[in-house]
Order: sequence, then structure tokens, then C-alpha cells
Amino acid sequence: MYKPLFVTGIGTDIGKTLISAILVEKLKCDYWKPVQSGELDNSDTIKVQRLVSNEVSVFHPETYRLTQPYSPHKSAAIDGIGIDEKTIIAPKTDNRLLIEGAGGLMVPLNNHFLVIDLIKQLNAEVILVSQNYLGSINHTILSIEALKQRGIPVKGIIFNGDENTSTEEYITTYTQINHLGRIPVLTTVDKNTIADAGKYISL
Ligand SMILES: Nc1ncnc2c1ncn2[C@@H]1O[C@H](COP(=O)(O)OP(=O)(O)OP(=O)(O)O)[C@@H](O)[C@H]1O
Ligand SMILES: C[C@H](N)[C@H](N)CCCCCC(=O)O
Ligand SMILES: [Mg+2]
Repeated sequence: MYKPLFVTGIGTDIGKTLISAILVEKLKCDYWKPVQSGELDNSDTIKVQRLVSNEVSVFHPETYRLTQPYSPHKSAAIDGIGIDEKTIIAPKTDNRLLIEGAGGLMVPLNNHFLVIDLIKQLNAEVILVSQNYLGSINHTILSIEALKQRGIPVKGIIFNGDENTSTEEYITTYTQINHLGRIPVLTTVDKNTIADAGKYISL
């Protein structure tokens, strides 16, 4: 059986949800966002569900639905709860499971447990979403180093947005991690463009 795919990013707002939607549609896999911070009426699960056309993918409920749009450890504290990592258990499914993280790898779920620890706990392999901006080489290589240090398998990097061949080549050559493709800036984000964008990813 496949390991779950964990979509993380070099930061927050980098395009994890958009790329998760493209992958869920391409692979017809299930989707699960274990921790949602804020935007509960327009959660990442709702966004992906709206962008996916196939009828095979199952959308599993979040384990933690936090009302405030902050780092999960802080959102949980405001809601008067603590996130207990032992309660975050992957849903049972016969289909492949794609998991979307919150923010980047070193985002805290509580005072001792980070998103990167959750990836390890769930025995997942990583797809890292990167974006080309000045400073992104540093953020991308640091993310890969942290994953390597913990022995977490990395399926590859997907670049999101404008192309920068020099940056992309440097990162993939230095890290020796697969370049799985690049999603251009989509002028319209809807079911059609999400289904079509699967062509940009080799997986
Ligand atoms: N390639 C793209 N073309 C057009 N719009 C994009 C693209 N990538 C991301 N966006 C838009 O940028 C915004 C942020 O993207 P997204 O929600 O996927 O980020 P995220 O990494 O999932 O954020 P979070 O950390 O909150 O989960 C969204 O409005 C999304 O639709
Ligand atoms: C609320 C937001 N959209 C994300 N889901 C959470 C981002 C946490 C980032 C924390 C940090 O790295 O400082
Ligand atoms: Mg998201």
C-alpha cells in the first residue's frame, strides 16, 4: 500500500491547498486536513471539495477545527483546548490519502510537537510546495534539510507560480530532490483549470 502523501510548504499561503486540489483530482485520492486554524466556514477542506470534480475522492473531517486563524498552538489556546498529537490518527480508507499540513514544517501544534513531527507520526511521504521569491532558496533548502535530518521521505518539490529556472535548478541540484513540476499563476481557479493543471505535475 502507498504511504500517505503529506503536502507541506516552505511557508503559509504558498499554495498548498490549490496544489492539493490539483493532486486530489489527478490521483483521485482522498483528502484530509487534520488541523484547520480559522476560516471554518471556508476551510481548506471546503475549498478543495469545491475544486475537485471526480466522485471517488472522500473528504475526511478535520481532527481539530480551531476558530482563530493563527498558528495552531495559539488558536487552540484561544479556544481553551490543547492539541493532543495522540488523537491525530489517519482516517481509514482503501484509497490513497493526501494530507494537508498547516503552514510550514516547523509550525507548532502544541508546546512540544510540530507539523514535521506529525508527518513522521503519520508515516507519510512529503510533497513540498515552493514558490519563487527572493529568499525562497533559503526557505526551500532549509525545509529539505529538516526533512532529511529526520529521515522523512520526500517525493519531490512542486513549484507554484512564476518560473525561475536558475532558482529551481539550484535547489534540485543541491538537494537532489525531484522536481515534480510547476503550476503557473492561474487566471481563473475553478474545477476546469484545476483538472487541467494536473498536466503540469509528473507523478
Ligand atoms: N498558481 C496559482 N494561481 C492562482 N492563484 C493561486 C495559485 N497558487 C495559490 N493561489 C491563491 O493564493 C492563495 C493562497 O493559496 P493556498 O490557500 O493554496 O495557500 P496555503 O499554502 O494552502 O495556505 P495555508 O497555510 O493557509 O493553508 C489562494 O487564494 C489561492 O487560490
Ligand atoms: C492560519 C493560517 N492560514 C495557517 N493555516 C497557519 C499558519 C501558521 C504559521 C505559523 C508560523 O510559521 O509562524
Ligand atoms: Mg491551505
